[in-house]
Amino acid sequence: MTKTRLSLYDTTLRDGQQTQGVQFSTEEKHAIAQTLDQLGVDYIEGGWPGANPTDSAFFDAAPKTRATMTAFGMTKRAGRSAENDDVLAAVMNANTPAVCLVGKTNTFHVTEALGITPDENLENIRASVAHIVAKGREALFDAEHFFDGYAIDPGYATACLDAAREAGARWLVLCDTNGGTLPARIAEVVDALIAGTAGTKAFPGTQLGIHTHNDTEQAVAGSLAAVDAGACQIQGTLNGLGERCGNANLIALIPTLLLKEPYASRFETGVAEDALEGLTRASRQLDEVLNRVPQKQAAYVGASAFAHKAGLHASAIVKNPATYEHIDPARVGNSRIIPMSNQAGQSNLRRRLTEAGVEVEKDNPALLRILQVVKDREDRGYTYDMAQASFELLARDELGLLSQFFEVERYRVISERRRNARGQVVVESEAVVTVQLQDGSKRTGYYKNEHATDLHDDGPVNALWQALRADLGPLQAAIDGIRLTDFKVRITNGGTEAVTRVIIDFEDETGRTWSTVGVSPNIVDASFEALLDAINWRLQRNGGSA
Ligand SMILES: CC(=O)SCCNC(=O)CCNC(=O)[C@H](O)C(C)(C)COP(=O)(O)OP(=O)(O)OC[C@H]1O[C@@H](n2cnc3c(N)ncnc32)[C@H](O)[C@@H]1OP(=O)(O)O
Ligand SMILES: CC(=O)C(=O)O
Repeated sequence: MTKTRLSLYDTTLRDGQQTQGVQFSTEEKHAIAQTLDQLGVDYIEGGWPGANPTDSAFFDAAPKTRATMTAFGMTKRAGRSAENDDVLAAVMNANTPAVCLVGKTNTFHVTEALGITPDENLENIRASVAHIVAKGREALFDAEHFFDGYAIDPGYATACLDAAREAGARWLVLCDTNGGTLPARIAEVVDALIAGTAGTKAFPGTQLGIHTHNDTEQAVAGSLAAVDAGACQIQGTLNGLGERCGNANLIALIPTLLLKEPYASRFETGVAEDALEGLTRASRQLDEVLNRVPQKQAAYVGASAFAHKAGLHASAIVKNPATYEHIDPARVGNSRIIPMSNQAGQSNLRRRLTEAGVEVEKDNPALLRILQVVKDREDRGYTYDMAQASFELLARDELGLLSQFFEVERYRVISERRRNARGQVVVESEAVVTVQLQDGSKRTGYYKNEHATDLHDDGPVNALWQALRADLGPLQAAIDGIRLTDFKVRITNGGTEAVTRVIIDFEDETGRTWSTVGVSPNIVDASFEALLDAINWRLQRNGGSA
């Protein structure tokens, strides 16, 4: 059977940025675009050029992608030509090969929101799309509020689609803008459009796209319903980011289309099998950018998506993973977790330790202890998914393989905000750390950014880091090249109390990277724990020498 090609259109950088609390920097947009390109989507909607400086800067140096880079905008306003509409001009000036314009298709919105006549709106759609096509670009038309408009006046909603089609739009994208249309209704409307029973001419499925919102938690189901009925483009976002409750989640849709029937047999997409293995990484990368905790129960890519906790599940999984898994987690770059206190949990743990260069024989009682410590600590707010170095230290400790290179006797950190003699606000931090080395000698490291030309220093955590690494005597050479590359803070639950969790990423002069975690009600102390783990991990790995 010949497969139908489905087009995947990503709008993470535009509709995703309409999520409350999300504001990508230009650099972040570039990184996300690269990830999307590697994944194999067909279109990347980079934003709305001219609407804000970040989006404009993104298009000023748009990344070279295999996917078609697309600028988003709206149809021209009434009373001016497409050539003279400044908002449309900014969109066109981004010089992207494709342009997607949102336009009204619901008479209620035409009269209420735009305050123009339905005919004027039809002309705005027609002229705007024709303008894009005349400039040699591919035109997409996002039919805003299409399903609601269709319910009120199907003739007018389809006339809007027709105006865009007549003007040369490649894709007519049916938007469930308010997210209230259920999948069965979406299928019914798409069916009618393709069959030509909707009041006007028939629209081929190869020209129809679907853009759903998740206001009833059915954006993915709505997209699949449209595809079932014949639509050939799906618009969505990574992790379902988007206005209000979000958009259709491509991270759930892509593996469904590739791995599940009837989609796998009927359709093909631009996502290759090996790119699918990058899906979990792509999802986590976005969470990293947003400083969000990855949603554990996210379909396919969540840390719990293939976690088998119940005893019956875990024991069967060891015999054959297919017993409790709908797909092999490796296909989407995820992995199986069998948590805690059973034989399978130990196998899992031994694998993690081997990766860290620590070989432990089967049935070593320390394995159970490590599992218990991990469980207790995670209950107190720690997380070891992202802090492999701290996990390794914990495991080494339980196994009696942890070398004690030094002990911290005390630290002290002061941050001060004051006015200097010129009346300017100055913020300064200083820290002192005293350690005892193995030979009993004491060392004290001190740091204050005395030579700062700026009026604000890098804060108490940086001062502590500099003081901790300022004087470790003979151990100094082993830690000199360590650099702190990222610092993430989160308030989380430790038992019944809110605590601060800090995760810090490090890199050394060889490019090796590692991450550590610290937890405390006190943010400075949580940070100190993570800093200390970083130095200890490096010393364990290097045996205390450079
Ligand atoms: C369904 C969606 O998600 S569509 C995407 C929505 N995204 C955004 O709005 C984010 C980016 N938007 C912006 O930065 C701004 O709204 C801009 C720069 C585009 C426009 O800003 P402003 O000129 O200040 O207009 P403002 O945002 O107040 O209002 C939008 C105007 O566009 C008009 N408009 C809205 N949709 C359309 C359309 N499809 N075609 C033509 N005009 C439209 C409105 O009637 C309103 O005009 P009015 O000011 O004469 O009443
Ligand atoms: C265009 C768009 O984002 C919507 O109608 O939801």
